[in-house]
Amino acid sequence: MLRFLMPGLELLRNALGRQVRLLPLVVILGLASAALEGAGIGLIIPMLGIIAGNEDAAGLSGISAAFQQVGAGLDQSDRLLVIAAAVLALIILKNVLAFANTVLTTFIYGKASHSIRSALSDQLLRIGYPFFLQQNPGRLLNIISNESWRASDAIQTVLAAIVHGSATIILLACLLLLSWQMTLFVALGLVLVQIVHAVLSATLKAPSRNVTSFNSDLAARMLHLVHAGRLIRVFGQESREKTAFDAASHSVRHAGFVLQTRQGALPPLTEVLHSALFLAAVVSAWFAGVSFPVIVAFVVLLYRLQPHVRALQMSWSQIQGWSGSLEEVRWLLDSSDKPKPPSGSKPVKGLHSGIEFDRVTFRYPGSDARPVVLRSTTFEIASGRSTALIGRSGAGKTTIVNLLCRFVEPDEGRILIDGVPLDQIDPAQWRRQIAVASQDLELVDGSIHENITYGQEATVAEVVRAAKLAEAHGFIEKLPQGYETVVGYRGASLSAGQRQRIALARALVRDPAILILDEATNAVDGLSEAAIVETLKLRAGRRTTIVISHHRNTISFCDDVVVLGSGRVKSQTRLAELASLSMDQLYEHEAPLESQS
Ligand SMILES: Nc1ncnc2c1ncn2[C@@H]1O[C@H](COP(=O)(O)OP(=O)(O)OP(=O)(O)O)[C@@H](O)[C@H]1O
Repeated sequence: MLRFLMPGLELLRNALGRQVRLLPLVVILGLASAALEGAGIGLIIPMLGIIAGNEDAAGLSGISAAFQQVGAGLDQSDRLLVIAAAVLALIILKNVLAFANTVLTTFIYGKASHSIRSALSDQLLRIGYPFFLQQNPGRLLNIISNESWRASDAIQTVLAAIVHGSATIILLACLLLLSWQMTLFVALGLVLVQIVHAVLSATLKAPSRNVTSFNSDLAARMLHLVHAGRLIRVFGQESREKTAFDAASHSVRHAGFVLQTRQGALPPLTEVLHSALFLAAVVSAWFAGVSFPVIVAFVVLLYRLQPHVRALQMSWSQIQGWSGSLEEVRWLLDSSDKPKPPSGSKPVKGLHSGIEFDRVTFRYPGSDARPVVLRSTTFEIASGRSTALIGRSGAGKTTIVNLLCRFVEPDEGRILIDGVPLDQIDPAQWRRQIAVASQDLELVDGSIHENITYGQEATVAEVVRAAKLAEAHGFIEKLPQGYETVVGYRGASLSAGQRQRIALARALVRDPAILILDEATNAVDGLSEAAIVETLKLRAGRRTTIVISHHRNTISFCDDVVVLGSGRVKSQTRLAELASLSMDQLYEHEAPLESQS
């Protein structure tokens, strides 16, 4: 029931984590400060009695009569001063406790919001890679940058609601002690107001989901403007992009306006209803003959109660208004409907005999109509040799790299590493055996040194050696800051060829058992590429290298070649046997499996 009433309750519970233990303290501090406030207000009764010259306890009962007796032995002026001092002391103490509660709730809020952000980053790092192939990056960006903050705000609102709820309970108890009849009247009225409020709050859920959904679209547009800056300018699409962006922004504005106006109607409405209720309570008390000091104390208590009740109701409507955000954050944190990360526990160290693709069939996750990329594909990559993986664009070469790195898993068939199925091998250990240099793998926003050592501790000498092997040392040395040059977002301050050479150095510094080059040098000039090919030859016989390229020169040093086409292996042989063939002829080369050496 509670889960139905409060979307994201489970999320809030998880975010609070160990801080849940502090919630009783929040309640106790809230109750204590409200009790002190109630006592202070109760002391108004004898003060008014003294001021009005009416110290008779007749007509008073229960707590009112008890308050009337405070300082009974003292003379008039001393008694007034003592009671006034007591009221001031109670007010000071109440505010000290209220401040302590603010510090405590701020502490809990900070911890809980950190825990939400940390859980989101943890989930994004752990989740199976196919998730990123299917999801809209704008949605993910929106959850991390917007919705997570709203989820944090919801926690703050819940904490504030606990404090206001405690105050409401105590002040209602004080009212009850003053006059149970008037309190019953007020309590029933408050229940009716709450029902009206809850019905209206429930209408906030749909606009809240709209805001979330339009925010995701807007975040996607923002990402597009940032990433496609060159494309947009080259094709002169500024005005079209502006129109599309403004439309997305307008949708967010409109959805936000609908949500906020509905939310905004609730406070004035409840204030009017509360005022009418409280006035009705006071008028009825007068007709019922309740004494003047009690009515005044009751009115002051009601006056103090009203903001707490209103804050409670506002908390309720705010949480309804954030239900879309809470649902989004909860969706991302929920692992049950997300691709699992690769599993396996068998240890692996190096590559001894080789890699075997055994009748591997694969389609990318998505709709049922997705095409088969690899169809019962069988080939071998021998250890210590260099294998060229070639085929026309879209043949499935990068997909093979994705399968080898276990970003995706085969639908059918097996990949064997030295005879052991890859899905039984510890994925983290396996990835440590591999280094990939690819046109798709970006540089990180840091120095050249940080980029080369990303994922691998290395001495300065090792970094320089890797940079020399990748033909990068020459241009790095000429930069004013050398290896400390900051490359900018995705290496924006470097040329494409320079970026590729740094990415290659990053792969080489690992000195991996298996080096995968996926179009890793296609932007490098011919001379540099020739030198890189010489470097790669040095690995021959020692380490395994897989080279994907459309350039004949780049694969020239390879021992073996696997030709892919139409989702299958067309040929696997020694490259030397096809030395006379051009790249186009290689793409068309077919050899029945049994004749492949
Ligand atoms: N994330 C993805 N989701 C769905 N289909 C994909 C995805 N990535 C690639 N494909 C499809 O898989 C097929 C093989 O793509 P892949 O990138 O492996 O080809 P490739 O041989 O490396 O091509 P190229 O030489 O152009 O880099 C293509 O038809 C492509 O459309």
